[in-house]
Amino acid sequence: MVVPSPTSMIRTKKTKAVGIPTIDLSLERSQLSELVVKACEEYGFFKVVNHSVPKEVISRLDEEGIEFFSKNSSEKRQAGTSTPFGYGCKNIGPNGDKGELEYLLLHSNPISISERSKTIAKDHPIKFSCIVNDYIKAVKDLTCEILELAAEGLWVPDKSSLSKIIKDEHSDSLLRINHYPPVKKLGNDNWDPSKIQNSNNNNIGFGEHSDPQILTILRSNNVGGLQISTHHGLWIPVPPDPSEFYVMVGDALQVLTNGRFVSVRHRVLTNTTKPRMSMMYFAAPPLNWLISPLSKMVTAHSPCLYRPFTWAQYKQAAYALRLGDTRLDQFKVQKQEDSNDSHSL
Ligand SMILES: C=C1C[C@]23C[C@@]1(O)CC[C@H]2[C@@]12CC[C@H](O)[C@@](C)(C(=O)O1)[C@H]2[C@@H]3C(=O)O
Ligand SMILES: O=C(O)CCC(=O)C(=O)O
Ligand SMILES: [Fe+2]
Repeated sequence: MVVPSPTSMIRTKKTKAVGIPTIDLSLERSQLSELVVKACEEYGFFKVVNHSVPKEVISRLDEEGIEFFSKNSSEKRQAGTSTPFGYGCKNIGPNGDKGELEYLLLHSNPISISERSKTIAKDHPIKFSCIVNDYIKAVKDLTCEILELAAEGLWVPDKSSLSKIIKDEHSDSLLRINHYPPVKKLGNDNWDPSKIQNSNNNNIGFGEHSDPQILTILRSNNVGGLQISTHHGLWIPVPPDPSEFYVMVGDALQVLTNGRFVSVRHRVLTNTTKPRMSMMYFAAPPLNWLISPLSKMVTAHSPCLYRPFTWAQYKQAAYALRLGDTRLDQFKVQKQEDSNDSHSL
């Protein structure tokens, strides 16, 4: 059943309760597929419990993250600056976006992981790459299970039409570990004019955005800060749960479902006392994969909303824009009236 978790229930002005759906993966399959579709349609976001990712696989990556981020900054910089893979601090992407965080960004390809491990975990590179590979394998299986349930719930004839994109050996999936140190709020006795200019941003750990990929599988330590935006533009805080996963619909899945699922906008606010650590698996197609709505999702009532593009083209568009920009607009099919207008000019 999709159960809005009580801790995440908040009320709007009309006192309608909104809560984050929680899906118990031990439920019966036909029920599960309906729940996945409903949650993806309503929020583009849900929590999964009773998943198959072993506890040790999670705790080992946690320990590596804690060990890495506790190093001093010159040691961390030796891991290699993120261009885009490696260690990054405060800079998000190439276009001047800033956040109150540091992170490790890795490609999911085992060869790339093995190369990066030599600088990230100099004294135990093989152990580090095994831990990262094990985590990626387990969350990739979870992603594929969710995508197969989604395809079933959408009555797509080939149940693997979404999961096979991720299973492809050239998939461009990524792993990111974010670390948000506590940020003290400015008091009157701590007046810093240079900070006043950015006073609106003071508590933004990671600015509002949607993820470009198909699906994001997120978990964090016990420190909150993540918020998702509802279709009505309301921000809902996501209660942290170190042993479970949150699932986010990304832009590519919005296109594959012809807009039936909408990618979730989200952001992270910093905590004033405790550090947040989160790890995200971004499930993506191979670079040359042509992304267009699944044929089952295009009907006379739901005409095709997006023109086909490769994942490489989409990434290029994403990296040319700012974090919070809506990147899908440039891939929308022009409406008939719009194209008539342009002819008459
Ligand atoms: C500003 C940017 C950072 C980002 C690439 C982008 O140009 C726009 C999307 C951003 C995002 C969000 C989800 C993931 O964290 C990420 C790795 C991704 O694939 O797209 C980041 C990119 C990044 O930090 O490099
Ligand atoms: O750190 C988090 O909880 C979310 C970060 C995020 O949205 C991202 O890295 O794309
Ligand atoms: Fe994100």
